[in-house]
Amino acid sequence: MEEYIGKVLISKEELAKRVAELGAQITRDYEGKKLLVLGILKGAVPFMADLIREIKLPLAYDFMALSSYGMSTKSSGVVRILKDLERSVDDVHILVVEDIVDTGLTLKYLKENLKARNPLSVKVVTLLDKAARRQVEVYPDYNGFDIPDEFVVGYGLDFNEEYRNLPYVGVLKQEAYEVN
Ligand SMILES: O=P(O)(O)OC[C@H]1O[C@H](OP(=O)(O)OP(=O)(O)O)[C@H](O)[C@@H]1O
Ligand code: HPA
Ligand SMILES: [Mg+2]
Repeated sequence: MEEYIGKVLISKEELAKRVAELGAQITRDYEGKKLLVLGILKGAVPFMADLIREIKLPLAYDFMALSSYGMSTKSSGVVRILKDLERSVDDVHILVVEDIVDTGLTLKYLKENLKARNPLSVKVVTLLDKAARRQVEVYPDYNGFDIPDEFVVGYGLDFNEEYRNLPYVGVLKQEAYEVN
């Protein structure tokens, strides 16, 4: 698997350090608030698993699964809910956990959808922000790393469902696209 990684963009150690910092900041900001951490499947799973253990507060967590409509592209902006929340959210502060904000279309749809359910608040933490590709105005409230316009994999991020289990974030070599 790792023969296809061209370079490591963010090491395991850098990830752990930044996740701890984000957890500490979120702990300060949500003190005394009823918090629901909402992971977006599947990419956010490793980040969320590490992040929740750095949030030193009582919290609940749940997941949603979203899919862009159609086969090839997210850029339609049409997103379907494949798995929804298990309960109503009108008494909680929602913190959405994403692995990456790229075009922003997924997050824009999700924020509007969640706000319509009248939670106490909706904020977003993303591990990675690829702002150069943004198509709509949407900003994460907490961001782990700004990254350049390169396709990244690892720590939850996939190419054709693979590479999610790498412990770091890396960039694929050209050959990886040719064999898949
Ligand atoms: O800003 P955008 O251009 O909308 O892209 C970001 C979204 O794309 C990825 O999800 P994907 O649909 O690949 O699902 P996955 O998490 O299961 O890999 C990622 O996890 C974000 O949810
Ligand atoms: O760079 C990326 N890598 C993996 N999945 C993604 N989804 C949006 N951007 C990316
Ligand atoms: Mg994906």
